[in-house]
Amino acid sequence: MRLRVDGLSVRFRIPGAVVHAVTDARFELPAGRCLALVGESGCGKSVMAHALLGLLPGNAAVTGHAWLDVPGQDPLDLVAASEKTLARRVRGRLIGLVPQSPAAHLTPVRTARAQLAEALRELGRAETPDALAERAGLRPQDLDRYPHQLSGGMAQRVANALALAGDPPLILADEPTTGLDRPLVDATMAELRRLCDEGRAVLVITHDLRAAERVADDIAVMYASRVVERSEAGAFFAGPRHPYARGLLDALPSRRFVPIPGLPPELTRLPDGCAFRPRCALATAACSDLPATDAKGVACHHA
Ligand SMILES: Nc1ncnc2c1ncn2[C@@H]1O[C@H](COP(=O)(O)OP(=O)(O)OP(=O)(O)O)[C@@H](O)[C@H]1O
Repeated sequence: MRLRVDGLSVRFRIPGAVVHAVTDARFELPAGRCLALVGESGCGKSVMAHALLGLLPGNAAVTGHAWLDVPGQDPLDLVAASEKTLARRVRGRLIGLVPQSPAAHLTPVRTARAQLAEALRELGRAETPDALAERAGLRPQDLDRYPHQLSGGMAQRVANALALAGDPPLILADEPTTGLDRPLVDATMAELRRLCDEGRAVLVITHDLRAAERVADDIAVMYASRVVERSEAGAFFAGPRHPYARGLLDALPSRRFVPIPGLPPELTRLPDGCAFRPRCALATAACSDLPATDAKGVACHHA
């Protein structure tokens, strides 16, 4: 299994303006690897995830390609796929979604077991809820609980179990650590790592670089709708090459704790050229031209 995102763009029409939410995204994610898509709030990470699942609202226009290569099947373009294909073949079966806040995602009036049983039934799977739960690190007795009786960690595992119900080769985790305390963040990342080590491809969307460092093999940094750096995780954390990526790392309390000056641009009014230019200490006249992505995966005139 391999995901190949090729020139993916998403625009939203809103009254009097167009939101450039994702622009010309390109990356690959093979089986057994974890890619963390990082960047500040509002840069387009979640929109990218929803575009892959065909879950964007009606005012969205998606262009480009997102190919899913599944062994023994023709490549499937998630952008061109019909709603019927996405519903029957993709969501839950080829791509499992770990949602942003698992507790809010679970139905409050039904036990965890009932919810897992329903997911398995809908996907036509013979596996029992108990066996599925075990795959997600839950004990059978945990399944008798209602969502409000689950700890944060258990709710996360139930959400993971739901994402795994159809045994999907690609897991998409959209800000899976929002609102969790540090030990739970670490536990969640360890779970995602385990899914990856089982041979699944895992795409984690997060603004938490420490969480990304725990789980990712590869990092893609988004700024103002564009992927501005793609690197292998070890090299990235040792020394990112894009000035924005360096700024993100320098802003961490565990590092220099120096915030990036200024604010990201509005996605309805993106400047020509490099969108990071107004905040970048290295900016020169060259930056009013859009930098191409170089062979090392960095889009910067001064990398
Ligand atoms: N339905 C919509 N109509 C118009 N604009 C939208 C719509 N959905 C999202 N956007 C805009 O797209 C941009 C990207 O949003 P997105 O949620 O992907 O950011 P993000 O990087 O995931 O941030 P966060 O971590 O806060 O979710 C934002 O400017 C957002 O306002």
